[in-house]
Amino acid sequence: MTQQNVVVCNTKSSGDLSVFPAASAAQKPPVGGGYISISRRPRRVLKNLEINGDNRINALVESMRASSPTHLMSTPSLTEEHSSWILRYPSALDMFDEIMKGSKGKQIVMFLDYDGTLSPIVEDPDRAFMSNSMRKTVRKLARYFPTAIVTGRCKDKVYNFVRLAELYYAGSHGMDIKGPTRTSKYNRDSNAEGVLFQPASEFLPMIDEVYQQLLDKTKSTPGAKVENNKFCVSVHFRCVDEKKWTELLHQVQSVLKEYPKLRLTQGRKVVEIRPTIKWDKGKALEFLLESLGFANCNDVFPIYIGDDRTDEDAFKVMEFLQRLVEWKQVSMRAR
Ligand SMILES: O=P(O)(O)OC[C@H]1O[C@H](O[C@H]2O[C@H](CO)[C@@H](O)[C@H](O)[C@H]2O)[C@H](O)[C@@H](O)[C@@H]1O
Repeated sequence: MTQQNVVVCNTKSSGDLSVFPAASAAQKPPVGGGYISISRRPRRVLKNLEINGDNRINALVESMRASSPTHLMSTPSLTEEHSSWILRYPSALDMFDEIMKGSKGKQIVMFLDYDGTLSPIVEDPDRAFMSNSMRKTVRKLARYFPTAIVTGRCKDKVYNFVRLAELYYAGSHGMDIKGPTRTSKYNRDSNAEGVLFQPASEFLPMIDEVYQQLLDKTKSTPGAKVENNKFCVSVHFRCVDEKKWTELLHQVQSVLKEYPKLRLTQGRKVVEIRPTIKWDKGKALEFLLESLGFANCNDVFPIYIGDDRTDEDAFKVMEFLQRLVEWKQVSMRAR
């Protein structure tokens, strides 16, 4: 995977403890199992991303700055915060043996985020290519375990990057799910090829409309990029001068205020506009496990690897981190 800190998350509590520990267990876990979250740094919680008023915009700018700082290690207070976070939330790589033991006798199912996990973060979202060696690794993984890519990207776009027909793809934050087009030992007997799920299809015309408006509205901001991800739209801040971030958010706000059925979420130097339906990467993960025949099953061990704020939606449906923290405590006591 690309360069990150690695954290294993735990079922029943919440996901990426870099943001919120057990407190955010809004959803019930589908199954027991292990989930690996990859997180680069501690992030500040921004509870409500509804974009009304200047306070919200300021909070969003601040949160976005913290979520993808350019020179993290040169900021003393962040370094301190980061170290204390690393101490509290252990690395999955250090706990590899425990994870292997935990997965014994269970079917591992792999869920992989794309940007920042399989591909490096780059300035141009259209050029976030995955390396051949990463492709080889994912291909190998899929030979052993059912494997899904779960991404905010449009499904077809991520497929063009990954180009592995044996995988499941959940694009648009899980709102566009498709099973493998090539059979493997894991989907030979199931109706996996039939898996196709688009819970937000009624929003397609609205998303297209908003995409066009955002293109128009943001064209005066140098470096701003609007990306149509089919069931959601991303507005990229990465190449915009930080001094212009507030202005750009005001532009987004001015479009979004006409669309109460859409909401705003935040990623790494990006805001994403998506339908208000109760569907996210976590729901996609549950849906895929169910499609694979693992609903309410104890002998499945799902692993989720992701690096971004929206991956926390998937981490929320798991309880593995707690176990990892316990393992860490035991191993520290033993020293
Ligand atoms: O769920 P993900 O697969 O992590 O997708 C989230 C967003 O990823 C992409 O943006 C991010 O990566 C870009 C390329 O490295 C980078 O330029 C950008 O700053 C990052 O936020 C994608 O372009 C977005 O549409 C996704 O929403």
